[in-house]
Amino acid sequence: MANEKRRLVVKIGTSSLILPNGRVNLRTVDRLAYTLASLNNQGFQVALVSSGAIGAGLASLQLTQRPQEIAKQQALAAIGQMELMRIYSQRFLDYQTQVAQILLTRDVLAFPVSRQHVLNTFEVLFEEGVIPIVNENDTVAVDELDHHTTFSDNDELSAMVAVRLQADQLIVLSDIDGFYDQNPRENPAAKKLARVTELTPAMQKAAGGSGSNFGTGGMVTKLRAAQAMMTAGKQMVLCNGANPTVIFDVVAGKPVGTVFG
Ligand SMILES: Nc1ncnc2c1ncn2[C@@H]1O[C@H](COP(=O)(O)OP(=O)(O)O)[C@@H](O)[C@H]1O
Ligand SMILES: N[C@@H](CCC(=O)OP(=O)(O)O)C(=O)O
Repeated sequence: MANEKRRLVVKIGTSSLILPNGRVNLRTVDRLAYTLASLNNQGFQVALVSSGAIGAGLASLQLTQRPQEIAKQQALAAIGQMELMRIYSQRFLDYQTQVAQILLTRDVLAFPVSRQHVLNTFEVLFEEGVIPIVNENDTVAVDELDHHTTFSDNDELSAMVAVRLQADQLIVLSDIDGFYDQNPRENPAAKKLARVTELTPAMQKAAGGSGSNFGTGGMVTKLRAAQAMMTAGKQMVLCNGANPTVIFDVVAGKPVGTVFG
């Protein structure tokens, strides 16, 4: 454990935050705020990695299709990130909890000096009982030429943050209740795996892409995140974010979702 308090990183994907009609899922956001604020009150140190900036940007402009052009997606993220933080900030304050925004790129965590500044900031926020809400800094994160600033996805970002913070657990909330032995969108007979201690080639093969309009990495990036946590000797739990109070069960060690590690 990083210190005497239990440290958690929770990641929530766009598919859980944005309704199929393109609007923000306020019920999920509210339950997430309630759950994380409650855990914070109980003495857990919690960081939230939240996707949804582009989705919230689309909702703000009442668009239904994600544009192809990178600059347009970045502009939507710039709009949506503010909207997302405004909603989080309001909801968390309903539960007497302050939040803070941390936007990251891969290079910031790769370079030791900037990484240390980031980690120092997290530590002060935890000491003050504030919940950091992390997203990729989408405006500058473009994977082109020699600028390797981008994460492939927030799943990978959340694992990197969790490893660096020496978090005890990474909880990934998605629109599905766990990892299946086949892509359930393609194979209705697919079976959920309750526990994975080692990623096999068959599992890698079973990991398909995103099933929704708004999600990005699908299961491929979630397995990468799981591998990063297991390599660090830590656990990742993948479960359904439709009702984020499921996190109470995860921290209580009840069998939910898929446990990696
Ligand atoms: N083997 C698998 N087990 C579970 N889900 C899978 C699998 N392969 C592909 N998927 C898809 O991955 C989706 C979750 O990833 P994604 O859409 O990126 O969500 P998020 O926005 O939560 O990151 C699921 O809804 C499902 O369609
Ligand atoms: N940074 C982007 C999210 C990218 C991403 O990884 O999305 P998801 O697959 O829903 O976790 C955004 O906030 O829209």
